[in-house]
Amino acid sequence: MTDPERLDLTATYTDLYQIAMGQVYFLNGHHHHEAVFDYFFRKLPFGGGYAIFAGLYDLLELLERLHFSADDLQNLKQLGLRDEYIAYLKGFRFRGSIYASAEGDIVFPTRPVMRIEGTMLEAQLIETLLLNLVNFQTLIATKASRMRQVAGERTLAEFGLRRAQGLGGYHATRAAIIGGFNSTSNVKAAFDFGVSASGTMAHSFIQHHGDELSAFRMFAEGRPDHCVLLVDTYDTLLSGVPNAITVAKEMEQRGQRLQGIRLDSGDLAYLSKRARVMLDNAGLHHVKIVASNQLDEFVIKSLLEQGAPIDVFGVGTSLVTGHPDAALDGVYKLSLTQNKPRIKISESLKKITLPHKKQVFRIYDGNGHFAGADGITLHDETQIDVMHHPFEPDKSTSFAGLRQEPLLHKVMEQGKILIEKKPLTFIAEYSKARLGLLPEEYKRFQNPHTYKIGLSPRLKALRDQLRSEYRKP
Ligand SMILES: Nc1ncnc2c1ncn2[C@@H]1O[C@H](COP(=O)(O)OP(=O)(O)OP(=O)(O)O)[C@@H](O)[C@H]1O
Ligand SMILES: O=P(O)(O)OC[C@H]1O[C@H](OP(=O)(O)OP(=O)(O)O)[C@H](O)[C@@H]1O
Ligand SMILES: O=C(O)c1cccnc1
Repeated sequence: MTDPERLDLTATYTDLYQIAMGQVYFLNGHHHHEAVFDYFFRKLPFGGGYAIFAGLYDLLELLERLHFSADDLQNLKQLGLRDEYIAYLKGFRFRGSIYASAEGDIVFPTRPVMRIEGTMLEAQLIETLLLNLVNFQTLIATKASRMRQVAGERTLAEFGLRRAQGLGGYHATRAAIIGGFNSTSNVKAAFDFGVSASGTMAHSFIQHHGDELSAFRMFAEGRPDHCVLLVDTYDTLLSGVPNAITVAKEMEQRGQRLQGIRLDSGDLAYLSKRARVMLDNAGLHHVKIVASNQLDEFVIKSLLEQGAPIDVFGVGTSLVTGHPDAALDGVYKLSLTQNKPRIKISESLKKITLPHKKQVFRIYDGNGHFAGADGITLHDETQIDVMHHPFEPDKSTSFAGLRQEPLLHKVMEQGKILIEKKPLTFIAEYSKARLGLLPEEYKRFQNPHTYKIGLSPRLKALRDQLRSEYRKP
């Protein structure tokens, strides 16, 4: 939600355990303790080679005005919370700082995508909201970007609201645009996000008339400037396309143009080729072919490889549900408090967290492209010359002389947004440009190259030292 007025979330949009821990911090005077958390994920979705970071500005806008409403405070009493804590929460505001990667940038597992600094209480109370917004939008923007990879310059229209996980459909639209979709059927999202609304017609419109030709005529008369006729209700090639051609010719007589036809079933490669020939033979070269019906990146790729002359792909279910990945596994982990770097130990080295305030540097190759490595450092390091593998102690890589770019920038300070609100189309363009710098081998669907993530020697030494301190003898 880019404008928080439109989604009046308050600070109870969280898990109870955050509020419960908050009470205990408060009662012990620990709520003011300094806290630093990292947001990162461990596994790339869809078996892909990258993810697209999305949801940041929505988060910042909600954080800027986050508070407990009078109703919230009343309801909290029912949870058996202490009166003095509830009284304290009345004045709760997030006054922390956030350092983040740019929204739309490509991001990778293990490395912090955001660093949150605040008091223990405020940083804890925002965890669930942050994860809820950013995990979902990052998942969907990544899925959308995969479809953009295969669709080339063809139009991608998001049709998913009816299949989305409830109101998540609204944020799915936002993420889809960041990932490279051109338009949405979701009218509210289109208005709110300043993107194109697009749409055709449903089978019910043709069924309502019984006779397909009459239905097409009526639609063409009622909405001549945006007329896309759905041609598969009865028989695509024997009825739908011929009727659409008849109506297109009638429109021409009136000085109007049929915009397109939509195929929504059957063999979309075969039908689009046949329909294109029929339209072209009638001189209707300008009439576009829209295709829909359970599309995803693999079907779109296959259709284009088969030479299907489809101009617009309408995608719903697989996009807005992030099929087949139900969620991005992004987590929020404490890395410093009370002036001490913190670590979470695990049996698996992969699950040990990285302590202290950190920065991330992206390495460029000699041609100005991404070299395929992000190095994690302590926050006061200004570059990374040697990077250690995070989990394999003997592996390291040297970057001497290569250009490096710090990725985490301060986007919020004392609870106030520091960055300008950019149009979604701008974020989408930025995302496209960043993906353009990523070599192709990281973008392929099958066994993509693994982008390297590593630790600076100082960070590795600190992690290993803390790990040995906490390890059982
Ligand atoms: N030429 C093609 N190559 C690859 N996949 C295709 C092709 N044509 C259609 N598809 C995809 O195959 C699936 C076809 O599903 P299905 O057979 O259930 O659709 P259908 O023929 O429209 O049936 P229904 O009328 O029940 O919707 C869809 O995901 C569709 O996008
Ligand atoms: O397949 P998806 O990727 O989810 O794309 C959206 C689908 O939703 C519509 O079907 P629906 O049967 O709901 O309505 P309709 O009568 O307009 O076809 C549309 O025709 C697509 O087939
Ligand atoms: O406009 C369309 O054709 C459309 C919109 C939503 C879902 N399916 C199709």
